[in-house]
Amino acid sequence: MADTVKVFYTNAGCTLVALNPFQPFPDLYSLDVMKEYHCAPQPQEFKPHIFIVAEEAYRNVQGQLEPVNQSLVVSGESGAGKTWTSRCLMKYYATVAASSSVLKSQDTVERIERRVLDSNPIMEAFGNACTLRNNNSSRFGKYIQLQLDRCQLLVGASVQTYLLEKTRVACQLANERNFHIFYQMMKGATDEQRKEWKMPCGQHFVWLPNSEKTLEEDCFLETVAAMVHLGINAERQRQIFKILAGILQLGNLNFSSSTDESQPCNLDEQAAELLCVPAEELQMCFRVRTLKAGKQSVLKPCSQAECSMRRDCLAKAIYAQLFEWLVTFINNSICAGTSTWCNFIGVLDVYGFECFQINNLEQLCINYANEKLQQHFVAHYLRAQQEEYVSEGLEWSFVKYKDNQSCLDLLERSPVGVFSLLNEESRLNRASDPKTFRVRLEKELGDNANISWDKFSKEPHFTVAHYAGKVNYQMEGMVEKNKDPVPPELINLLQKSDSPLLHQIFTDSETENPTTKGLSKVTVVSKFKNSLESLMKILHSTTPHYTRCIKSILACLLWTKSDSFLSLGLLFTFSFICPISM
Ligand SMILES: Nc1ncnc2c1ncn2[C@@H]1O[C@H](COP(=O)(O)OP(=O)(O)OP(=O)(O)O)[C@@H](O)[C@H]1O
Repeated sequence: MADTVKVFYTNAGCTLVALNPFQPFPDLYSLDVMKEYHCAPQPQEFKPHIFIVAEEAYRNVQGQLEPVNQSLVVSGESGAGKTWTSRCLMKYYATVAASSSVLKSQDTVERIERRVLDSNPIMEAFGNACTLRNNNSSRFGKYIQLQLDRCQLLVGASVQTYLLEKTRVACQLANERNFHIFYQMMKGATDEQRKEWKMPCGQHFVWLPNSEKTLEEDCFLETVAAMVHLGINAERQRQIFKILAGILQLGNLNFSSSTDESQPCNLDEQAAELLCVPAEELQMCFRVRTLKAGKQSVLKPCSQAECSMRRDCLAKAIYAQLFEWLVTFINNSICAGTSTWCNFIGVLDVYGFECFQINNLEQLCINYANEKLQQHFVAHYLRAQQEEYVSEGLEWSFVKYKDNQSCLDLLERSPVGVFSLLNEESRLNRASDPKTFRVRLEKELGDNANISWDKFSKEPHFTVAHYAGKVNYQMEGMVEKNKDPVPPELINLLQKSDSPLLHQIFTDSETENPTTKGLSKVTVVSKFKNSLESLMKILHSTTPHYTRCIKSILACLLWTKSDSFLSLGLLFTFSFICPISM
């Protein structure tokens, strides 16, 4: 095995630690290397490598030892290399478990294997964006099940996604960007497409900041080629891109005060045309609110701020539904029939702990997911330790570890936990007030050691003592985010759209889930908690393998100074104890 292997990987207990080298090392992941690991009688004897984890999971399936299904949990902070590692694992299985032809050349990865891999550029184009921490940051979590048949050949896959950061469509932080797909379109469109999408060269879009920056990820042709491979035909592609262009036009809309009649409506028309809805109705939806009073409807003009909020809401709703439609399409294209596959290897790529200057509902959900995964990891780690002691005939004594059950209770307990109280507040038929919510939380949870309040802070907030450290959550806007309301007028309008895709995605979501009629009754935390519970059920039923990605500059320095496993091991232990600071 190449000597460089040890530089980037080491083992720490039952976890593989992967250090992001921030530069390509093709020799480390070539087809020959894959073959070498796959064909080795004892791959564990090689130096640590992600392919050893991949191969071990694969052999577990071949061995049919319970639990036969496997999960590869890839964790780490933003930019640490989770997506890269997940892609690498998928490539490994698409190669060594190829059903089409076996390990002949790079071109052997075709048909279903090719399609499974092609889901990556599409999901990344629509779900990734350039952030301050990573040029290609996944703004959603994903669990990919690679489906294997009786002979352990890859016959399909399915993807489950979690919590897309849809706010990014209408609001990007300074020096960050919108989702890649918008830039890809703007940079890669042909003259004809530009005309159709009303996107002339040099046009400024408010929702496309930092478009002068050129990234490797701006490759439109690659996304289109992947769409073609997955069976998204030219007409569907046209519909998708027109909707996206319509979203960009929405971002350029400005609203003056409702008393001012001289509003520019040219832009409304462009957006309306691209979204295939009548321009006057689109305008009405932004500018007038329908209030129900018994059986009567009262029309109320919206303030300037309300108009902008409704515009943003429309853009976010469209993008989120489009993303969901894409994921369903991808699943239909790559999922094997239930009678075809019997086992799976799942790859979980989720966001790591987040602690920013300002944290809100998104960070609360993400950190809750990490608490759940931590609990799963600790349980697995202790079980593995216990088995090792027993197999060596040693007496098992309880090892002290940081129990995070009390923090989980604080968040998820019903009826008195943070999520339940947040949901209660969200269901009240009145505008949310962060101060009232804060008082309620303190009254109900004041004696819980895992939650606290900074008495000197003027902003309504609460602090949760997570296993990885304390995080301050701002309460301003939290209830509203949890409600995630989409005005019913907007949904009605989209259902009437002449765009077959827009019509379909909004009509389907209504029929599949009647509770979303107009206002979403299922709150964000309830939805997230449910999807996380399903994920945990799957994880509990599989044999887990943990990979922890790290990107610490400190680690790189240590490596260049002392080529020892110990330093990386120590570093991992440190990053495990305080993952936020790494
Ligand atoms: N093993 C590797 N070899 C070469 N480059 C790598 C490797 N791992 C990561 N990188 C580089 O680091 C960048 C960031 O990695 P990646 O996007 O996988 O991070 P992430 O943990 O998924 O971040 P996020 O949570 O923001 O999505 C990649 O775009 C790639 O350039």
